[in-house]
Amino acid sequence: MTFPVSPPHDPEALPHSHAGSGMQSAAEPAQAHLSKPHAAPESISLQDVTLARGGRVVLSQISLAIPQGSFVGVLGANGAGKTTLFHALLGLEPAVQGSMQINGQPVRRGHRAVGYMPQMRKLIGGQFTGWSMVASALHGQRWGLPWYGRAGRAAVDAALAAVDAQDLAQRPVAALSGGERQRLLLAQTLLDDPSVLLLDEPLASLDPARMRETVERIHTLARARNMTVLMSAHDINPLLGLMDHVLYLARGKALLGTVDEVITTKALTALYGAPVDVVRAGGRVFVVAEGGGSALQEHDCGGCGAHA
Ligand SMILES: Nc1ncnc2c1ncn2[C@@H]1O[C@H](COP(=O)(O)OP(=O)(O)OP(=O)(O)O)[C@@H](O)[C@H]1O
Repeated sequence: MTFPVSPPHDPEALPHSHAGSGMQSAAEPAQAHLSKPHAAPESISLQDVTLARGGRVVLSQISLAIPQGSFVGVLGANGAGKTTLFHALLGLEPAVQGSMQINGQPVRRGHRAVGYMPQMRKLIGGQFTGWSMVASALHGQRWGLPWYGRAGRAAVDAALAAVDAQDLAQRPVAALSGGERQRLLLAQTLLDDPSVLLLDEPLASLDPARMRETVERIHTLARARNMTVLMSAHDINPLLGLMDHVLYLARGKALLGTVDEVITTKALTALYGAPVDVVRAGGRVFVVAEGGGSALQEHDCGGCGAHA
C-alpha cells in the first residue's frame, strides 16, 4: 500500500457525509459506535483525545469506540501517530486532553489485559533459547529471571503452543529467521492472556507469504480468544479479508470504519485534504497521491511498482 506524505499537523475538515455508515471520525464525535453482531461491549474507547510528542500535536480530538473482538488494521504514513496511539493506550503517553478506556477502565500503565508487541525489536538476548526468550517477558519482566515457577512455565509452554512454536523452544534465538522470531514475540504478548493486543508493525521485514501467514495466525488466535487486535501496518493488502475495521490516521485525524468505507478515494482525499487515489487491481488495494511516486514516502511504497 502506498500513502501520500502527511504534512505537519493541520486539523482541518474531515468528511461530514458518512452519517449512518457506522464510520467514525474525529469530525463526528457523536457518530454511532462501530456495529458488531450481538452488540459486543466496548474494548477500546477514546473521547476527544489529543496526543502530542515532543510538544507537537500528533493526533487531535480523536473519538472512537472499538467493540471487543474486533480485528483492526491501523494504517497511516510514517509519523502519522500509530505508535503514539499505542503508547497512549499502554498508559505510556498521557493525553493532552480527553479520556481513554480499555475494557471500560481508564488506561493505565502495566494493564495485564493489554498485550503489546513494540515496533523496534532489537535482537536482545539472541543467545537465549526460544523458551527463555518468551519466559523473559513473564509478568512484564525482561531477560534474566532464573526461575519461573510451575504456573509460569506452563504459561510459557501454552504461549508457545498457541503460536505453533514448540519446535523453537530449544533453539537459540540468534539462529532463528525473522518469521520464527516474530512467532516468539507474539507468544510473549499472549503470556498474560490479554483481551487486547496492540501489535506495532508485526509484519515488518516479513516476506509476503509470511505476512499473510502471520495475519492469519493472529486472526485465528484473536477469534478463538475473543481478543481485540490493533495491528499497525504499512501495507493493507495482507490484512484484506481478515480485518473487521480500518483505523486510518492522517494529518492529526483518524477515520475508523470498514475497508469499503475508509479505503475510498473520497474518504481518504477528505482525510488528507489533498487528492488521493484508491486503486483496486488484481484483488489488491493501492493508495496513491496525485502526482505519483515522488509524493510518496519510500517506506510506504508497497504498491508503487503497480503504478510506475
Ligand atoms: N520520542 C519522541 N519525541 C518527539 N517526537 C516524537 C517522538 N516519537 C515520535 N515522535 C514524533 O511523533 C510523530 C508520530 O510518531 P509515531 O512514531 O507515532 O508515528 P508512526 O505512525 O508510528 O510512524 P512510523 O510508521 O514511521 O512508525 C512523528 O512526527 C514523530 O516524529
